Amino acid sequence: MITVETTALSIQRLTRRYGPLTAVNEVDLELAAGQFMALLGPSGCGKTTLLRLIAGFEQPNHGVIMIGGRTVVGPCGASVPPEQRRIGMVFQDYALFPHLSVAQNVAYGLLRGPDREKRVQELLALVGLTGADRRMPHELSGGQQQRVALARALAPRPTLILLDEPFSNLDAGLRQTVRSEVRQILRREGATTLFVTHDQEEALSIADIVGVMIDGKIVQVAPPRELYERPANRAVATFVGAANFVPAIAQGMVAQSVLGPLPLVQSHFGPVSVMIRPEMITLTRDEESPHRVVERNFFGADVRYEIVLGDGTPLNARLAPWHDLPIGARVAVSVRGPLVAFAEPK
Ligand SMILES: Nc1ncnc2c1ncn2[C@@H]1O[C@H](COP(=O)(O)OP(=O)(O)OP(=O)(O)O)[C@@H](O)[C@H]1O
Repeated sequence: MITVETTALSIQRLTRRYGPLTAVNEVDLELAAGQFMALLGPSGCGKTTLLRLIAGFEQPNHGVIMIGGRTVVGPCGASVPPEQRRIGMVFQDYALFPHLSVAQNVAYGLLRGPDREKRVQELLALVGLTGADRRMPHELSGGQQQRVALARALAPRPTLILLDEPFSNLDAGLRQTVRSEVRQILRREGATTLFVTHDQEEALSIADIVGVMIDGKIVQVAPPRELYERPANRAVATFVGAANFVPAIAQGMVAQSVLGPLPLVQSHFGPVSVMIRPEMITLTRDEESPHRVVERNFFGADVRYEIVLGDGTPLNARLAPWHDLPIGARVAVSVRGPLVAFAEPK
């Protein structure tokens, strides 16, 4: 079988400035048809601005945006209006029309005709709301409203779905269920999705691919596991999960540190910071060890230990709850490698 991968979204050198501030800085981004990409970054890094540029609610200073192979923002500033970009959007606040029923909300973007009712029923079935046609938005729970908003966005079969922090108004328990439901619905519909979030766990758990944005720039695009295990730099490493950095001197594939020789994933020479995720660490009681436990916090599923290494470097470890090391205990530290290292300026 031959599969042809088409590009649903292609962005080149996209830039948006607000006075002296560059909110989106020379961004290049590609999204293949059917992919689900999370755009992850700290508050104020430019995620929403990027989404608004793609949707056409903002105009860039320069750059090119192509959606489904069609140029919607051209190199000379020519711009296709939002309603002609074949985009579906779901925002944080659901934004359903309060005076329209569920079915009317879903039908909103569809042309009148014999297929309209059929498509509405198809979408209601897809989002698990068959029979809710006549209900009004205020009669629905937050999760149900979010599913109606998604059905409405998907109804006209857009080339691209944009989701801006769609789960942030839901409480923690509901949030997990709704996001996995939404993910399944989008997968069944084969929709191409760009999903903005500042929640790294959310991005890692539901996306096919994650783009990390920091200070207006996309700094890394990778599948979740690769992003977590091989972050491109220290900023990504600390934003995507917790990370310890242990100073060491690299000699090829091994770095010498206060923890002894540490195996590396890639050859380095000279001063480096070795990244160690808290769950890669094992601690065992050892009265001769120079490393000691200075704090511990019980979380139920695991326990977080704060260690001070012999040279004063702090280290966080997360261990299964049956480990019971008291504050003050001397511990031997072993680390599951190989590990990523970042060169330190000399
Ligand atoms: N209309 C505007 N005028 C001036 N500055 C703006 C405007 N819109 C956004 N900014 C600034 O651009 C930067 C990026 O904002 P943006 O809303 O895109 O970030 P974000 O990553 O989506 O943040 P959050 O997660 O908090 O929503 C911020 O410093 C913001 O203050």
